[in-house]
Amino acid sequence: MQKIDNYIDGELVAPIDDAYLDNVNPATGQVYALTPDSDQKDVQRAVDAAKAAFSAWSSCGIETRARLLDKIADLIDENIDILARAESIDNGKPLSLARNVDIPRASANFRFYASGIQHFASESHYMEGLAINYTQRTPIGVAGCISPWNLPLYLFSWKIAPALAAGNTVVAKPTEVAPMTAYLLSKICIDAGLPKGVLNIVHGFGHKVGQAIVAHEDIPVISFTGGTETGKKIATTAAPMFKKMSLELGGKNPNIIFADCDFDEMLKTTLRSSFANQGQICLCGSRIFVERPIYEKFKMAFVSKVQKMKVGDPLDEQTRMGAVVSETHMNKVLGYIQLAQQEGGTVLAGGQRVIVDGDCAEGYFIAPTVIEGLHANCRTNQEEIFGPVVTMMPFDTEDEVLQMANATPYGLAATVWTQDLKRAHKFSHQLKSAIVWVNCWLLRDLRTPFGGMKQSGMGREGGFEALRFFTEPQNICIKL
Ligand SMILES: NC(=O)C1=CN([C@@H]2O[C@H](COP(=O)(O)OP(=O)(O)OC[C@H]3O[C@@H](n4cnc5c(N)ncnc54)[C@H](O)[C@@H]3O)[C@@H](O)[C@H]2O)C=CC1
Ligand SMILES: O=C(O)/C=C/C=C(\O)C(=O)O
Repeated sequence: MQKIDNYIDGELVAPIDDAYLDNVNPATGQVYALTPDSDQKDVQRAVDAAKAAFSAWSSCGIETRARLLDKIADLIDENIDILARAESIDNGKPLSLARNVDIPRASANFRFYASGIQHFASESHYMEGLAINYTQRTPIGVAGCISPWNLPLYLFSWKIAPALAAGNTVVAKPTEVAPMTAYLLSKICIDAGLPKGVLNIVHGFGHKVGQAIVAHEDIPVISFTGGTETGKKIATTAAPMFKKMSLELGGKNPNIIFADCDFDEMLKTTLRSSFANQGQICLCGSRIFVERPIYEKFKMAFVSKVQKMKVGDPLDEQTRMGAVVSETHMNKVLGYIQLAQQEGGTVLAGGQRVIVDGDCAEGYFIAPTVIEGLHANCRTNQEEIFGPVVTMMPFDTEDEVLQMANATPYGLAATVWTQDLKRAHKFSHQLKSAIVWVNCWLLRDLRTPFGGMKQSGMGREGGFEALRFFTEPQNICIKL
């Protein structure tokens, strides 16, 4: 069986204790590879390598760093079919999604920051006739990057690329649930000629490898994407050590549909914002609020389309919905569907596990599920389900829907559908969401600040925000 290696000091190496975890294909339920079950000792090796590499990497010049990041992006593009297939098998997502979204975005992340670092400028502040201040931004040191399973290579590279571009060296931990493309990336980095120790990838559990990274005294900066509960644990360890932290956490995002929207465009996009990647994107619009005059029309049209969505083998080109990432996660999502019914909800579509014929008979498939009749404050409407489950609620006024939309502990993303420009501006501004999409969803411009308010996170990634995060500002004041 294939064994994944750690990538430390430029080499592919087995974990020190030679211990491994099963890597399961969620579409078949079968173990198909082994992942290192690394621990603190492997993290220490990675930190030693990253520290040794820092001086040369941070001073080699931005053109050299940019050239290497571009080379990595080129190699990702050249290997798109291998990477997309690996991502689909490892995660359960449709192959078409991996090929059209995940892998192109991974190469775009490297290319974007190869260019971004060359346009990143320091500020200067002139004190009339008295002094000039300039702010230098220098790389911090060894950065810790920890990423989740829902968009494995997409989010892993979204952290690593700006950290490296800014001149840091990196100790990174991909998800243990879908680690294969991070492993393939380590081979790509070797082929690209990335100097040894600049990027180190340590595989394994969060409570072992992740915790060892977060607690390590020589890693002063941590970038994490994942669940809010894990974010709290990380902050508990890192805050007393005064580490810089960027936490991109969960969401319970409202999708607010006004009666004056472009109905067809809204319907098409709402299918995507509800169920893309089996609903396992922190930005999915899991609470759908529909203005009462079009509630019944929307319900009929939406449910009919959802019932036609093909759930099946992720490697089949026709598949729109693949498997959810693991058996544990499937059971969690099914548990929420049960809870919704106990809370008084009516299941309009889906609501159960799907058994797919053939090789996928043991896979973790859930029918896309639509539920109505729930109160906005119930647990189903307050907690992140992170699966193919949405709820629908009617509303009558802007004030009412604004109150419901904002009434969760989360504040990540919102979508608003209206053709009234004035309302679009005013209403968006009042939403307690760090990202608002009007008449679209997941339309990404990598230059924009990305992150969450409230329990959806701390700090922002994307564009120059990430380069600011991964550098230390120093102000130098020169008296004239
Ligand atoms: N971006 C998002 O919004 C995501 C949200 N989630 C939510 O979180 C729930 C739990 O999913 P999990 O797979 O458990 O995600 P998680 O948040 O535990 O995992 C994310 C990453 O953090 C690592 N990790 C776990 N514990 C850690 C610790 N103590 N210290 C450092 N790193 C640690 C994991 O190994 C993984 O690489 C999901 O059901 C979903 O609701 C999960 C993944 C992504
Ligand atoms: O940067 C993006 O386009 C998407 C990010 C998505 C997540 O962070 C997530 O689902 O966890």
